[in-house]
Amino acid sequence: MSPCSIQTLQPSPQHQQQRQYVVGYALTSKKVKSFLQPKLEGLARNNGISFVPIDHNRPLSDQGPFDVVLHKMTGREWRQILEEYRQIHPKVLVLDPPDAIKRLQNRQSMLQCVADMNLSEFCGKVGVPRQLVIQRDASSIPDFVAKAGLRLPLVAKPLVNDGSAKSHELSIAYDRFSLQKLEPPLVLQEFVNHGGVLFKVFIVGEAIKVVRRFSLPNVTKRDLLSNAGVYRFPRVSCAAASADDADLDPSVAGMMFYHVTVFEGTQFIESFLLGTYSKDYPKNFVKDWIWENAWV
Ligand SMILES: Nc1ncnc2c1ncn2[C@@H]1O[C@H](COP(=O)(O)OP(=O)(O)OP(=O)(O)O)[C@@H](O)[C@H]1O
Ligand SMILES: O=P(O)(O)O[C@H]1[C@H](O)[C@@H](O)[C@H](OP(=O)(O)O)[C@@H](OP(=O)(O)O)[C@H]1O
Repeated sequence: MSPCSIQTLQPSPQHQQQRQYVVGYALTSKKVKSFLQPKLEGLARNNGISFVPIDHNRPLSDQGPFDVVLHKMTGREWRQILEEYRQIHPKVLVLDPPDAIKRLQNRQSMLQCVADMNLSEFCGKVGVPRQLVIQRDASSIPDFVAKAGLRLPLVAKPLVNDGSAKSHELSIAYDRFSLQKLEPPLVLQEFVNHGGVLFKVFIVGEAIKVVRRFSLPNVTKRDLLSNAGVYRFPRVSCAAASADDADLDPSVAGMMFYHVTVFEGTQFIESFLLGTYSKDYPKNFVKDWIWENAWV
C-alpha cells in the first residue's frame, strides 16, 4: 500500500463525528434495480447512510438496528410484520407505513381526496375524470358504461396499484364492443385531452422537482371515427419519455403554472422557475404570467 493510499484511509475529524444511519430496505427486485443505484449508494455512504437488505427469512426485530425502514412491499402478511415492528420500535422511522398508503394502492380511493377538495370552481381545471370501477365480469362492462353515461374513448387502469409492472399498464378502448376485452378489476375513466404532455412533481421535504413527460396525445373527432378496439400501453410517461427539452406549444407549456400555483404557492413557483420552465418564455414573463393568472 502506498503512503498516499494510507493517507486516504484516515477518516477526517469531520467524518469521525458524522452520525451513521442504517436504512433497512425491503424492495422488489424491480425497485432495487431502479432505485438502489451505485450513485445513490455512494452519495448516501458519503453522508453516513448505509442501505442494508431486510432478510425475509428472519424476524424483522432480530435484524438491524435500523434507523429507517424503507419498503415497497404489499400483502397482508408483510403489513402485519411491519405494524408489529412499529409498535415494538416506535423510534424507527418506517417510511410509508401500510395504513398511511392504503388509499394510494387503489386507484379509486387515491383520487377521492382530489374529488373531496372540490376544486371544480378553479376554472373547472382541477378534478377527477368521470370514472367507473369494474370489479368483475368483463362481459357486463358495455352495459355498466352505458348506464353510467361515460363517453368513449375510455382509459382502463388496473384497480390495484401495487408497484408491479402490470399495475402501470394502461389501455384505451375506443368502442363499446371492445370494452369486453378488458380485464377487471379495473377503473374506467373518460379520456381527458391534455395536450399530450404530463408534468410530474417530485417532493421530498423541502425539495421539489418538476419534470415534463410526453403523454397520450389528444383524441380528435377524427380518431374517434377511425379508431376501434383496445390499444395497450405498458408504460405511458416513463422517464424515457422526457419532454424537458422539447419546444412545446406555449399553451401546453404554460398549463402547469396555473395548477402548481393553486396547490403549492410561491415555493413551488420558485422551484419551477429555477427548474423546468418553457424555453420559449423569459423567466420574468413566466413570473408575471403566474401572478396575473393564478390568483384571480
Ligand atoms: N383519464 C385519462 N385521460 C387521458 N390520459 C390519461 C388519463 N389517465 C391517465 N392518463 C395518462 O396516462 C399516464 C399514466 O396514468 P396513470 O393514472 O397510470 O398515472 P400514474 O399512476 O400517476 O403514473 P405512474 O404509474 O407513473 O405513477 C399519464 O401520462 C396520464 O397523463
Ligand atoms: O419513471 P418515473 O417517471 O419516475 O415513474 C415512476 C413511477 O412514478 C413510480 O410510481 C414507479 O414506482 P412503483 O412501480 O413502485 O409504483 C417507478 O417504478 P420504478 O422505480 O420501478 O422505475 C417509476 O415507474
